[in-house]
Amino acid sequence: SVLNQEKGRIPKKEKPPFITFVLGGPGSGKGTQCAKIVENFGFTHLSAGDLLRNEISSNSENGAMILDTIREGKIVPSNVTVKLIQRAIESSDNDKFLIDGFPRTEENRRTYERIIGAEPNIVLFFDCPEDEMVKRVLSRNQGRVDDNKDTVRKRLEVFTSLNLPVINYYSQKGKLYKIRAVGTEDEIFEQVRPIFAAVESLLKLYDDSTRSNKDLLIFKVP
Ligand SMILES: Nc1ncnc2c1ncn2[C@@H]1O[C@H](COP(=O)(O)OP(=O)(O)OP(=O)(O)O)[C@@H](O)[C@H]1O
Ligand SMILES: Nc1ccn([C@H]2C[C@H](O)[C@@H](COP(=O)(O)O)O2)c(=O)n1
Ligand SMILES: [Mg+2]
Repeated sequence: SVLNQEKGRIPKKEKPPFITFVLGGPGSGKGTQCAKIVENFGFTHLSAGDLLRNEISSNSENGAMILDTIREGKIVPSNVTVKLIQRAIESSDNDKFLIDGFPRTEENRRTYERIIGAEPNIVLFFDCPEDEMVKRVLSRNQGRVDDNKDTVRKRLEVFTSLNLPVINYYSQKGKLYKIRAVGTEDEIFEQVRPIFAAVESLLKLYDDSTRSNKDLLIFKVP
């Protein structure tokens, strides 16, 4: 805005958004913890799975293909998912996002980098034992077509073979925050809270800055 320019600050839309990827196996608690981050830290939550399910319920041209893919526990073509994420980011007034359940594969990750032209600032990984994830998914009761024994088994295989390499990639880049996702929802959030408290301080510093220096947003473990 003019006011910001007068103070020598950067207008909001010219700043790159702060992007957090939220990863973890099926039922590890990504959506549950994202809701708490939204409530406590004002992020916008974009669940890749929810964006895809919206395409099914709005009868979009890709709806039938997405439904078949989700039923089989497989991964929807990356360009479809990335475009949904891009549209959601661009239509939001917020500048800090949780992208939940993405990237699921190395191909997802590369397609995001190619289309969006950026990497995430940080990546959360909810690390949960398989038997606990299965128990949570099978008692979720939200009418999801993929919350059944057969599809959960396939989703777990896809997680191990395709998502773990992505998690390792971000670990090697020093961007990964691993959360031990066992215990109550509140106990788990107490591991998440300090990460976002530190992010909040960093973003405040950046907001107050007159520089458009992206390096300020290279977040390091406090
Ligand atoms: N710490 C917890 N202890 C017990 N149950 C939990 C915990 N966290 C979440 N749940 C429950 O487990 C189920 C799965 O949680 P959630 O939907 O947040 O997982 P998710 O990682 O988003 O799964 P998906 O990848 O399948 O979307 C939900 O019914 C949720 O209420
Ligand atoms: N990047 C993504 C995210 C999700 N999907 C599909 C396949 C998943 O099994 C399903 C449900 O996702 P969830 O709500 O569990 O995060 O959606 C995908 O293809 N690509
Ligand atoms: Mg979820």
